[in-house]
Amino acid sequence: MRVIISGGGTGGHIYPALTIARAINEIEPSDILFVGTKQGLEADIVPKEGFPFATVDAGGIERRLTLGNLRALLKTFAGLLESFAVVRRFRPDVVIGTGGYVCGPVLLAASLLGIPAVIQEQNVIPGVTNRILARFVGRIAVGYAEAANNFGANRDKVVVTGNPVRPEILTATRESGLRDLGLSPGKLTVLVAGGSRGARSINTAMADVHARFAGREGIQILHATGSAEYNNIVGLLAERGIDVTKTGNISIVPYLYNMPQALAAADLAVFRAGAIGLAELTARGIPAILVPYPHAAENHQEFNARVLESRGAAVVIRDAALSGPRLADAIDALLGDRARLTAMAKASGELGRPEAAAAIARLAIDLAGGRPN
Ligand SMILES: CC(=O)N[C@H]1[C@@H](OP(=O)(O)OP(=O)(O)OC[C@H]2O[C@@H](n3ccc(=O)[nH]c3=O)[C@H](O)[C@@H]2O)O[C@H](CO)[C@@H](O)[C@@H]1O
Repeated sequence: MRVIISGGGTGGHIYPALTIARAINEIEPSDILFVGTKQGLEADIVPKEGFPFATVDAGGIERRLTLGNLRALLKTFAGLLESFAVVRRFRPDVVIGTGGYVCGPVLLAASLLGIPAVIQEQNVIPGVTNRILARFVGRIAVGYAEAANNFGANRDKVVVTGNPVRPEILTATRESGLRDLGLSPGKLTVLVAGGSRGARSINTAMADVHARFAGREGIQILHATGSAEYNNIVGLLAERGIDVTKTGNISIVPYLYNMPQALAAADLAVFRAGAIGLAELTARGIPAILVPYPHAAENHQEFNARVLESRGAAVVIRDAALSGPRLADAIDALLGDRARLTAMAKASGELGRPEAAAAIARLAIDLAGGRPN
């Protein structure tokens, strides 16, 4: 089978694309071409992952008429012409889009050429590109059942698959996680991480949390700050007289390259509410305190987080209401209530869709099979 996959901008669109590509190859070894932009993070990540990579132009279009918007429109039109050329040359059996501006021209060109297309929407509130593409594509694979109604007249195309998570997230064991991260087996582990770039408000609040839990028996904290934030937070702690290396139960790192191991070791997570992070938490059944990023488009992280909260899998603290003492109290309360933690873990696991990547891959393969010659 020949497949074009397109997705770009943030990791939250690129990683699902890579996971779906691998799931397709597992079911049916295929020729897969990834299409992104030159400027996006995908230009760095995708070739490293070993997939052939082509680029087209794309820009973010707003509804207002501004000079910047006019430029973006022209770029996207140029991208559409480039996409026609890429699609004609590669002759895919199916095209898959995982969000980000670049999907616009690529999936539109494919659809206009009569090639079956699938979009994958990770969030409860769909992104602008996916909302526009919805009317052109054959299927819409959503991470949350709650997203279906947000596709209006195209909701009959929606299939609830869940969001794709990397296979390592599912296979890592608690023992290997604790060992790899140098953590103790006899303690409850709290994993703290923002999205792929960290979260300043969580980091700032964590200074109080570290101060409260430093040296506390039976508890250990693993905190990923985001690369740009690491020095700030270590400085903040030093000002308060906390030397993390001496606490014996706190580990602070700029970024977790071994997130699958960290999740496997975690008994409680403090996270933002990016859709892939949440899919990973629920795939492993990890109770969470979620602080949605308030500036995400249309506040979509809060909608993602409220789904977990409404099922009893997470506690939500709005960013505006976050403070050090509030976060420390929330962590203290949950760690002190094993029954609640167990119930939350169960609720989280029930929301998990470990088979999502395979389900999306099968959806795309089926759609390709149904293509008229
Ligand atoms: C600010 C913003 O708009 N963010 C969006 C972006 O999130 P973003 O790109 O941050 O992606 P997610 O939160 O969904 O996923 C983060 C990914 O980074 C990994 N990770 C993170 C920290 C770390 O130290 N190590 C590590 O490996 C996580 O395991 C996860 O796989 O795309 C998501 C999917 O469309 C959206 O739901 C988010 O709202």
